[in-house]
Amino acid sequence: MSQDNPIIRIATRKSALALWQAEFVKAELEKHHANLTVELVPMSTQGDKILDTPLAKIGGKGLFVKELEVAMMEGRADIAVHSMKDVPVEFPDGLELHTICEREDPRDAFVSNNFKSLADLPQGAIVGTSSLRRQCQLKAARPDLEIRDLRGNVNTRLAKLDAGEYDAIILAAAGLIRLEMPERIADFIAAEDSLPANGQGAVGIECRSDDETTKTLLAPLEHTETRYRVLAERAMNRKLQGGCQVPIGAFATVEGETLTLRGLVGALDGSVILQHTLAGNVANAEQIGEQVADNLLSQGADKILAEVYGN
Ligand SMILES: NCc1[nH]cc(CCC(=O)O)c1CC(=O)O
Repeated sequence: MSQDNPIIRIATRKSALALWQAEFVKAELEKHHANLTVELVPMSTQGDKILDTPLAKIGGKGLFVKELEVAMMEGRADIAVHSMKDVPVEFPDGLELHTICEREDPRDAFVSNNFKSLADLPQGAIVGTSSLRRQCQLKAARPDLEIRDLRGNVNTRLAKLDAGEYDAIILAAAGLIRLEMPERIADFIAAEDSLPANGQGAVGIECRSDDETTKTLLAPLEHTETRYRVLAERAMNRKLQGGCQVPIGAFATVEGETLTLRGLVGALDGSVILQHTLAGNVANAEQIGEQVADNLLSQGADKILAEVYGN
């Protein structure tokens, strides 16, 4: 890579959301560096190919990132842009998560053509989500609801709702906002009612650990407050050994120097919801995450998670 005419190649999935995120990072990089060329290298991942099986059943962490990481290690790409929610807690040797960009709205969104909010749903209504985290919280609040699996990218999920397969579906607000469909959000679900997933709404950038040139170029995209929040949330998940398909919520906020992390582990049928909230200095973000995890484990989170993984 020549210093005068640097180029950054972005490995990206081909879904509308992944492409939006890659285009966003490309535009930010070009805004900060006048001579920089940024190219997209679109590719399919295992997670994109296996669409007919509930993700919890096929398991395997990082179904959506492996191909992107191989491309970076083989030098066919320099960075990968991820929804932090989908990024495994550990990184392969030689790669690291270098940059965390400013977070979009982290809340879950209630999406429906006929109903205004969760509270507005009639008894026994059918709600689409494949997220175990959303499922357990929905069942805890409304045991009468029937939760049905809903896979595919954002547009596929909306098409299934429009076809009448569900009374409502739950999606991340961030995805709908980024894809310029905010009018699809009938209601933003408060974090207290549906605790978001770790990293939800945040975009992260992975690169080779030894690629100092790229790291320097990425520096202006870093957002410190988002980093602290995501560090705390991911530390909690790591301690619970949670992948991305688990009934675990982790959501941090920052007020001045104080970070507050709320964690949740739930049984799939909503019969048990364990929660813990802890505040501390932002500098201790990861310790706060681990302490919340320890508390949840002491309440019995390990038993709930073992049951989920065993299924
Ligand atoms: N699991 C898929 C996924 N990964 C990231 C988002 C949304 C955007 C984000 O959280 O950054 C979504 C869709 C959804 O959960 O509705």
